[in-house]
Amino acid sequence: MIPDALQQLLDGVDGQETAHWQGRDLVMFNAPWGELIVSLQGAQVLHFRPPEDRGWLWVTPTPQPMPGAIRGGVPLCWPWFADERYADETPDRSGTFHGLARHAPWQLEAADEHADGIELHLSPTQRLHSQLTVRAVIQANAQRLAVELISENVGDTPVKVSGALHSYLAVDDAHQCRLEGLAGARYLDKLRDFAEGEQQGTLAIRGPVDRIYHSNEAVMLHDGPRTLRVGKQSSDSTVVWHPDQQPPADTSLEAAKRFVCVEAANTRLDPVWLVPGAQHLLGTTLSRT
Ligand SMILES: O=P(O)(O)OC[C@H]1O[C@@H](O)[C@H](O)[C@@H](O)[C@@H]1O
Repeated sequence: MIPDALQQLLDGVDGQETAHWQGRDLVMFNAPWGELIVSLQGAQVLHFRPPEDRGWLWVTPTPQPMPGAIRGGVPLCWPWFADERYADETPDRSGTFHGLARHAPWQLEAADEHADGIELHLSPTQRLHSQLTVRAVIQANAQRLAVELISENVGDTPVKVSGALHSYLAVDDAHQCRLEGLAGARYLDKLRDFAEGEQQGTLAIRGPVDRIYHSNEAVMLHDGPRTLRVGKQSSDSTVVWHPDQQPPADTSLEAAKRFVCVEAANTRLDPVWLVPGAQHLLGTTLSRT
């Protein structure tokens, strides 16, 4: 579910086009395999809709201005998740929440479109870290959307990294949703000062949720008759976030009912130590069941 103005821009696209929206440069695709919008601020997928379905991702109708990040789609949180500033190079570790990548300008390096879908390769226009490089690969076809974030240590000392693919999944009503796949997983509850808990059965969204689950399993998001599978790669943390009655300033109460975040992540539970020359691929794959 995306803002009307964004949908109108997309409706005028046949094939691939660039556009400008809310101060951001976008790459848009309207093709037989589906609709896809990527913002070059943060290499952020804002929209994906396969044929004969509705959009899988949600974007706030009232985004904050640049250089703030757009709330919605799949923001790339890198090289740290939340306030886990392991790779923060500022002297007082005052770097921005969720890292540098989602605010930064990125460039499209390659777009390989074929009859069944597309593969996009993006990188930041400038290095974001003295020792780390990062690139993103986005694949979309009529069955799935995959986002990969690939970090490499090009320096000469080990660097500790965390991050997240912070997917905002569009739903009819968050309070009607059930998340399956987390039963038995231990979690840290950020709303209770990181108190530990263990998930019993499915997770229903009945109020605010902000949890880091120690799990590498896929999550099935049941939203009425629809189910979206959130698969992941090289991620032992799954973050589930829904703000309920206290949405952030860039989102109305009404709009906040329409998303649930299920994030493939590396967090304090499973930070990644990258030794010189090593690479790490954090991935998520969304698909219908
Ligand atoms: O408002 P932001 O910076 O995009 O973060 C949104 C949420 O992102 C989640 O990943 C965090 O667990 C939450 O604590 C946070 O509130």
